[in-house]
Amino acid sequence: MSDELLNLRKNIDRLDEEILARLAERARNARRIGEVKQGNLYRPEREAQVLRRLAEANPGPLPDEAVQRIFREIMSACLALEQPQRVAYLGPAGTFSESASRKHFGSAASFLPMAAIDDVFRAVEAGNADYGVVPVENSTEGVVGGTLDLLLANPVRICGEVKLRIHQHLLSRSEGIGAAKRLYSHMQSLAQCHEWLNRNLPNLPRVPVASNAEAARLASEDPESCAIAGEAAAELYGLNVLAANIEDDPNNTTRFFVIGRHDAGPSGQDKTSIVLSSANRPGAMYALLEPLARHGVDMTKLQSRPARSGLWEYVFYVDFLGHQDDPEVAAAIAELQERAAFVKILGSYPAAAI
Ligand SMILES: O=C(O)C(=O)C[C@]1(C(=O)O)C=C[C@@H](O)C=C1
Repeated sequence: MSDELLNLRKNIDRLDEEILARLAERARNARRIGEVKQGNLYRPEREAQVLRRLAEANPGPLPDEAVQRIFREIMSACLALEQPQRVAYLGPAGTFSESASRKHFGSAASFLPMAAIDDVFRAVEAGNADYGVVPVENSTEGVVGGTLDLLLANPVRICGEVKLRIHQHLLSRSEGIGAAKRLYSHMQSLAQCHEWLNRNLPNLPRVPVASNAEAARLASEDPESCAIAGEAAAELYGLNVLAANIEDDPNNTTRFFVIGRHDAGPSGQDKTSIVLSSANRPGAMYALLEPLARHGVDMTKLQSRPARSGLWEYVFYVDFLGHQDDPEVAAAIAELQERAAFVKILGSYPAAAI
């Protein structure tokens, strides 16, 4: 081994020891915070502030996202010393919902796969899980209507958002695609890889199944099958990646909400989600949203859904920047409450930090 290599490795050993000693000190502080803190131990607003501050202070050469992921894990381990969090998500294990849950809570939380989105809501409401992670929209497929309906009907609060880049891979137990007789995947993933499949595997029968993780499980049991799924499912079922990132849109992203039983405090870069209904007459929608514009509140999303109350009646899901405790947001919401037939504040939460 060259002298230079030896010296560099010696430096790294010394630095690792310094990092370890600092980590221990950080963990002792976090544990003490857990003892003196009143109420909820998990503080999404504080975690978002820590991650944003570190990205700003990052001197390189590590990219901001790498630094943030490392510190996400550090906070996850520190919080687990205070109290491990139980996080329910739309299962089975290996789905993108699980990846989103791990991205947000780090790997020291315990993760509980649920069979359906309403089971995630029920687990949180009943206290069988501290938090839940549910998909709300995909950049190519649009909104997840079931999640929006459950947010309206359920008392849980939105306390975070996660954005996950969705990368789809062609997976198999075999080393090559030659012997494959069928391809399993969730319908949405087949749609997201439609052009790639038409170009590369036009004659392979496509079989839709309940989830990508289920597709990977089936492919793991049969060398004549392959699957389209994400990296988590590939690892879980020990499959070979025959082709990586085969989604047609390279920016394919899914947005998830974190739901809980408590509100998140202001972090300085927040969003608020509300749902409201208006009278069915001309200009009613404009009248409802006008207070947002007047108070300088930036609307980021407007989505209508059929109200379950009557034919051709709608409720509107509105997202805007700011926290409900910010004065201009509070003033706009107060006016909306006077004008609308119905308003429910679904929650204020830190905008996704990673
Ligand atoms: O600041 C706190 O309240 C902490 O508990 C510490 C800490 C952290 O490790 O930085 C851990 C968990 C919380 O969710 C937020 C931050």
